[in-house]
Amino acid sequence: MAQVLSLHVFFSAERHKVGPSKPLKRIHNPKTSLSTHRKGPQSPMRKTQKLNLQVSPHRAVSAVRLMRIEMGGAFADLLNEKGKGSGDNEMGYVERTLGFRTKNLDDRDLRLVTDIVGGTIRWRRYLDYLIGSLCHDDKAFRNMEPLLLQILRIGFYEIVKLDMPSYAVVDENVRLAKVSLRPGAGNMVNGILRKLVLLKESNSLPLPKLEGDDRTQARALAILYSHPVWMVRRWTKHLGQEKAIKMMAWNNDDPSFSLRANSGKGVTRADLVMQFNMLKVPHELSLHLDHFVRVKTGLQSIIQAGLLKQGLCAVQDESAGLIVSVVDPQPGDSIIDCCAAPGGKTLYMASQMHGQGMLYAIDINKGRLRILKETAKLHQVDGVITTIPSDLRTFAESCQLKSDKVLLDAPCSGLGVLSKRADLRWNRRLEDLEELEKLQEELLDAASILVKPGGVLVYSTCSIDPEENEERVDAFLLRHPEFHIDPVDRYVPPGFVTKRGFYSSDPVKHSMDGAFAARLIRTLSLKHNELWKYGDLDVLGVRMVGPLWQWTMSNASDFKNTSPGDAI
Ligand SMILES: C[S@@+](CC[C@H](N)C(=O)[O-])C[C@H]1O[C@@H](n2cnc3c(N)ncnc32)[C@H](O)[C@@H]1O
Repeated sequence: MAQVLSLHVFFSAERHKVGPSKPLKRIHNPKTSLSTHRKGPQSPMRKTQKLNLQVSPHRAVSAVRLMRIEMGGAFADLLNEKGKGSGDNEMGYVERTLGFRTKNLDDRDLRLVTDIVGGTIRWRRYLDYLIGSLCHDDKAFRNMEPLLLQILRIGFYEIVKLDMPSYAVVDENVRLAKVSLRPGAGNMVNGILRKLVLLKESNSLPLPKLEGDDRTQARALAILYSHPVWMVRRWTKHLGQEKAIKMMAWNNDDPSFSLRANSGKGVTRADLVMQFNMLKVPHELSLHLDHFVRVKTGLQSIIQAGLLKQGLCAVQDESAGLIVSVVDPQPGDSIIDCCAAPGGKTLYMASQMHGQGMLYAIDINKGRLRILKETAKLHQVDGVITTIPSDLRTFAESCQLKSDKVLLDAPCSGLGVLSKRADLRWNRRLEDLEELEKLQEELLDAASILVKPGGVLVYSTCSIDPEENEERVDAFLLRHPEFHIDPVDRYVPPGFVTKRGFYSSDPVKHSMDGAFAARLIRTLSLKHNELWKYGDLDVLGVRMVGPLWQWTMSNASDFKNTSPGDAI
């Protein structure tokens, strides 16, 4: 309902903003619309239901979903079922936004919606550059109505990137604009799309030139590969231009997915493969993880067959699975998962504990933690999971819980998962990274309190950005010399181990999401001179703070009789 409300608020705000151009108007063709004259959403007698059989359902749903995503009301969720966006009935949104329903989406329509929505979002900057170039002036583009812009983006994407037959694309998008806006909007779509078709056929699409200083080149690359300029500049700086281009090309490609056979329920990878064969879903076995299978297409069939709903498997990227390998969970372990929800790694770790031990799953987000709890039941691994809804920073300050293995899968920019999260690149700002770095440091400090002497702290992200990864670890080690790096080469294949012993997956090199993990061991014994550095420390599991710490340092004979450099 909030989303519906926000649509209305948005539309009225846009109307004022657009000024001279015509307001969003819903025109219904009496020949194509069947009205049952129902009034209001509650009573069947009051509900308006106009069925439009001429507008293609996937196009109407795509345009409305794109508007909702841009306004923050829906995610470009590539995994959703039955064409429903964020769990709501998408056709309801179509009706409320466009003023009519279309016939229901069939399987082909569903695939088209996924392709068109994902692709249009990814290529947004590039498509807008083309649309802007073909509008008669810049103002016309900047003031364009939101729905009209989405219809044009869809048409441009279909013609330029999907190579769909142009006559059908022009015809259908013109019809959608006419029916959902007004005849004039249809004429405009017709004019611009026809111009585009001519330019494409003569191989003369307008493109920015890759020349000039760094900034100008970054702007051109940002259009050509459809990414924010700040990301292009950052990646060019960290990776070099060639690798940055490859990274952007990877993000623009159709994502592949991995599924993990749920051993918690006794499902093996062979069982999963048998199911995929029955569903005729092409797949490949993971080269790195025993329980994982990769699929490029056919995920919708897997979802519709109910394999996820029955808890037989989970969608999990191999890059995330390898972070669990770095933690190395074993039966009987006590593990604290500090930022656990919605539980991808918790559930995989739990499945490896074979019902023995305990996994404490902490998260600040109660709703997401509830999802974790429900999924744990479904996956039959709930016996080893205790959920703790809490802010890790306050929890760590006040609790006695300590563990040999602590995972901090920190909130991060998600710059390693842009191929799956089509909309994420447009929602991230450079300032977000600075805020996140501060939070990552606070959470690392808090998580470190929960590690027993000799125990391990795994810090991980789904980012490829050194400032969220290596640089956060280095800053942490400076603040906490009681920790040192434990190289991950015993836990993951050599191709994933960096020179400094961290785990890093590279989308371009490994064809999976980008992720990072560092294994940090808490020293069993500290040198005298190192001890003096701390005003507040856990020694052999006892929290030393304030007066107790000061008393210990000045009175305990063990400490008094040592000299700098001695181990104690
Ligand atoms: C990257 S996600 C974790 C993903 C999870 N480990 C998985 O594999 O599914 C980061 C999580 O950190 C949680 N978070 C953010 N700030 C937190 C805090 N101060 N204390 C505890 N959890 C926090 C968020 O709610 C979010 O669920």
